[in-house]
Amino acid sequence: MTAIVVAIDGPAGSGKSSVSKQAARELGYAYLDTGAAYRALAWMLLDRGLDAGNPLVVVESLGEFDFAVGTDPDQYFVKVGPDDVTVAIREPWVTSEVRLVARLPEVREHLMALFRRIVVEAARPGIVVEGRDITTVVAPDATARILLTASEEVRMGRRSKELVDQSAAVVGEQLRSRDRADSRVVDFMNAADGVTTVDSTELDFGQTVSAVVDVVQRAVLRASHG
Ligand SMILES: Nc1ncnc2c1ncn2[C@@H]1O[C@H](COP(=O)(O)OP(=O)(O)OP(=O)(O)O)[C@@H](O)[C@H]1O
Ligand SMILES: Nc1ccn([C@@H]2O[C@H](COP(=O)(O)O)[C@@H](O)[C@H]2O)c(=O)n1
Repeated sequence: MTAIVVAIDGPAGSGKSSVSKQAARELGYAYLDTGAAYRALAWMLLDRGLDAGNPLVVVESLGEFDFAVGTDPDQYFVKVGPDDVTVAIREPWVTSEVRLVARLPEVREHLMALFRRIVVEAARPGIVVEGRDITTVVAPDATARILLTASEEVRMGRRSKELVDQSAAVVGEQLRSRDRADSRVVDFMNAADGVTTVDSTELDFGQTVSAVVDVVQRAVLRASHG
């Protein structure tokens, strides 16, 4: 049973995966990327030529969704059945469809149960879980709860640097439109009660990781003092 749970939410491009993974390494914790499960489900539907926009088809496919994710921050992988989809799920054709599966309550319930099982089974003293609804729905009782954010302009700039073959305008519109769609399902723009905001607009990567680790260490200390 994993004792310490660190919940991190935030908008697209706020640094959730990269910062959470590095913070997990520094803390000696496991790392769970929940967005990978939504992406992998969208990938499976598209790969099979199924209509991700049809809720009945999506819900029916959950029974066959054989998902596996690496929780060691140094051995990250994502698999659907025998297929390693670690890279494929980041492709733009998956990113643009994932909202279709993420909006369905049946999908969210199914994946939430899966995430909670992974958290319980992680073989480390703690686990950093990142996504959109971790601080509020998946792990509202987490030891540390963080909203990781940065201005839209800065997030777009960082994403643009990764996607050099796409124009900044296209990258920016994709990021905004994904946040708009996702915000209709869960609120990851505002910190819920008891959630600490880490705003990385003015911080470099290392400073952001340190800020997150600091919040976690303080929360762990508070929890150990009862
Ligand atoms: N504080 C920072 N300073 C500079 N670059 C950063 C910082 N935080 C994150 N980055 C960079 O920003 C980019 C986006 O980060 P990342 O992919 O981790 O975001 P994300 O929130 O997981 O995005 P998405 O939700 O779209 O998957 C990456 O290139 C990452 O290295
Ligand atoms: N807790 C979560 C995590 C993700 N989503 C949906 O998945 C998409 C991909 O997530 P990334 O973190 O990899 O960008 C995201 O746009 C959401 O649609 C979610 O709903 N809840």
